[in-house]
Amino acid sequence: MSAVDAQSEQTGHAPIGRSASVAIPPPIARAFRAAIDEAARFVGATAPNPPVGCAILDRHGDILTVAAHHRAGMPHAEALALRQCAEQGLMARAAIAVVTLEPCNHTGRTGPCSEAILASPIRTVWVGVADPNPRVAGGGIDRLRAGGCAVQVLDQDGDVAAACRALIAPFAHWSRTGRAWLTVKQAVDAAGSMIPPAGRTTFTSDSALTLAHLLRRATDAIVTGIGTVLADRPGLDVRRVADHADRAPRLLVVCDRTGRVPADWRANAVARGFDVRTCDDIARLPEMLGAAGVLWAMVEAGPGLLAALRAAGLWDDWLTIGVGPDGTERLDVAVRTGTDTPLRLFPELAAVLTAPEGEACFPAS
Ligand SMILES: NC(=O)C1=CN([C@@H]2O[C@H](COP(=O)(O)OP(=O)(O)OC[C@H]3O[C@@H](n4cnc5c(N)ncnc54)[C@H](OP(=O)(O)O)[C@@H]3O)[C@@H](O)[C@H]2O)C=CC1
Ligand SMILES: Nc1c(N[C@@H]2O[C@H](COP(=O)(O)O)[C@@H](O)[C@H]2O)[nH]c(=O)[nH]c1=O
Repeated sequence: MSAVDAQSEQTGHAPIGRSASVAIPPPIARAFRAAIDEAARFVGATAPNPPVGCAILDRHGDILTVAAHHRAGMPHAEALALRQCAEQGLMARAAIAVVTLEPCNHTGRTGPCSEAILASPIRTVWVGVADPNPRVAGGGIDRLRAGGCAVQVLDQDGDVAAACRALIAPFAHWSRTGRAWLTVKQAVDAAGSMIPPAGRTTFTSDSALTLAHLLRRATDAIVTGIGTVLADRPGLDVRRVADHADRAPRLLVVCDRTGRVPADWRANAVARGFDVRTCDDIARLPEMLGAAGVLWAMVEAGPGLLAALRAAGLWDDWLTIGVGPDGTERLDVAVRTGTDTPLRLFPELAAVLTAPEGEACFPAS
C-alpha cells in the first residue's frame, strides 16, 4: 500500500477512487499547492487555453516533477510533466498524477493527456476540478477510469479545490458563455474620488500600484474609456513586475462612441505591442473580448465608464484599491458570480475574499 493510500486509511477517509467525500492526504495537498503555484506563473499567457498545473509523485507521495501549461500550442501540463519525468530518468517511479484540471481526452493542438497518462506507469490521478469545456467535460476522467486509473476529483469545499477553481474561473465562464471575465479595478483616494491630482495619473501606494501591474500581467486584455485616454494618455502596459512568460495583455479596448481616440496615442500603444480596438456598445463588450480569445480582461477606466458598466451589470468582480476615509490603505473586493474569482490567486486579495464582510465600493466621482 502506498503512503498516500495508507494516509487515507489511518484518517478513516475513503481511499482514492471512491466518490465519497475525502480529506486530501498531506502529500497530495502539497503536490496540489506546487501544481497551483506553477500554473499561476502562467496566468495571462495561456488564453484561450486555461492555466493548468501538474505534479507527478512516486508511490510514497514524494514529488518527482512539477509542470504547467505555458501557452496555447505548447504541451499541456500533464504532457510536459511526463516529459520532464522521462528526461530525468524518473518515469519508472511515477505512480500518482496531481492535476489542477481534468486531463483532456481530445486531440486539439496536442494529443490527449488521458492517453499519455495511461501510457505511463501512473495509475492514481487526483483532479482539482472537472473541465467545463464541453469537448472534455468528464471524458478525460471516464477514459482514465476505463483505462485502469483510480481517479479522485476534489470536493467543492476546501482551499485547494477553491484555488483550482480560481485558476480556471475566467476559462470556465468563457467556455459556458463565450464572454470574457471582467475585473474592474478602481482606485480611490481618501475622499472617495477617482480623479488623480493635477499633473498625475495615479495616486495609490506603491504596493497598490504593484498589485495593479500584477493584475495587468495576469489578464489577457485591458479595457479603458475614451475619457481616460484623453485625460491621461495612459500606458496601460505591464511595468513594475517581471514578465517572465511574456504575459502582458495584447489587446487594449477603448470604449468610445464618437471616434475620438487620438492617432498618436494609438500609434504609441501599437508600438508597445497592443492591438488597439474600440467598442461603441458596452453591452457587446464581453462577447467582443471572448470572440478575440480573451478569457480575462481588466477594466481601468474613469467614473463615466465604470458607472455605465455598473448600471448594466457588466462586471464579474470589482476591486477597489486606495485609501480609506481614515487614511489607511483599503482593499475591497466584490464578487458577482460566487466565490470562484481569479482574484483569489493573489495572496493579498485572498485574505480580503475570506474576510466575513467584503465591502463593495462602486463608482466614485
Ligand atoms: N482612479 C482610477 O482608478 C481611475 C481614474 N481615472 C480618471 O478618470 C478620469 C476620466 O474619467 P471619465 O471622463 O469618466 O472617462 P472614462 O474612462 O470613464 O471614459 C468615459 C467614456 O466611456 C464611454 N462610454 C460610457 N458609456 C459607454 C457605453 N455605454 N458604451 C460605449 N462607451 C461608453 C463614453 O465615450 P463617448 O464619450 O464616446 O460616449 C465616455 O465618454 C481621468 O481623470 C482619469 O485620470 C481613469 C481610470 C482609472
Ligand atoms: N489613478 C490610479 C490608476 N489609474 C489608472 O492607471 C492609468 C495610468 O496607467 P499608466 O499610464 O500605465 O501608469 C490611468 O490612466 C488609469 O487608468 N491606477 C492605479 O492603480 N492607481 C491610481 O491611483
